[in-house]
Amino acid sequence: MGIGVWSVDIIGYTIIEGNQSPYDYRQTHPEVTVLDPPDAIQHLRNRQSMLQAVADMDLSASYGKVGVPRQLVIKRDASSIPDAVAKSGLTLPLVAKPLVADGSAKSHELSLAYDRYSLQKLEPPLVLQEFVNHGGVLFKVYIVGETIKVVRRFSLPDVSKRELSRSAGVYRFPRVSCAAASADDADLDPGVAELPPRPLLERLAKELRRRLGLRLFNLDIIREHGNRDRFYVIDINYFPGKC
Ligand SMILES: Nc1ncnc2c1ncn2[C@@H]1O[C@H](COP(=O)(O)OP(=O)(O)OP(=O)(O)O)[C@@H](O)[C@H]1O
Ligand SMILES: [Mg+2]
Repeated sequence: MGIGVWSVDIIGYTIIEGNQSPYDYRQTHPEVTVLDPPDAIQHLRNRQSMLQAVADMDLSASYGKVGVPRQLVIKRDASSIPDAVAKSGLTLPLVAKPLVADGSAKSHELSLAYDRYSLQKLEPPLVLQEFVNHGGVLFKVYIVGETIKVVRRFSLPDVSKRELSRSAGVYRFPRVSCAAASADDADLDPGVAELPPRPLLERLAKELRRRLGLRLFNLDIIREHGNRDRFYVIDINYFPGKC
């Protein structure tokens, strides 16, 4: 990978993080080569639209199946959340994520809710996502054009049925991925540590490049604990992430 790719990527990242209009930036810096269209990058700032491409794809092959956790968007009115959750049939616990993910610390403050009433304490707009047990390890997949690199990171631990039945409330957690250590050299259960099959990642990356119209991005993918072939994409970021 040439240095050029990285420098252009960092410029793209600055556009997104800096609250500056990408269009203004293009006008004032005609010398800059824009590798990925600003509109497509913007698409990843909204946690609902960022996962839509994966949901539409419904990727299922002999080596595995990739989806997104079931989720519900709450635009306003926190008091409506308990009913909305009951109607949707989402299963607790739920991860609550600010709808907009713009790189600010606040937009990456997530909460884990053990009961639906406590969710009223949170501030919409939010995405409520089913928590998928995944053995406490996630895979970060970096996509640079045709190249794919995968690393393991420690993640949130599983929530047992017993723990769920005994717990209530919402627990806020800071930007997990920033604090998460690499799990690449850890002594892990092989069923948890096994990387997603290469052909699956290649197909996913190829389809996402086409559907998102992007060449530089990374995604967080988890394997449902105890289900070797079942994967969920939980997050897609424009590349590179801060963490
Ligand atoms: N649906 C889910 N099921 C299980 N764990 C989840 C789920 N969603 C998020 N997590 C956990 O929370 C962490 C942060 O979630 P996510 O990546 O969506 O948030 P983020 O603020 O965009 O993070 P990042 O710092 O990667 O940009 C994940 O790394 C994972 O540990
Ligand atoms: Mg993430």
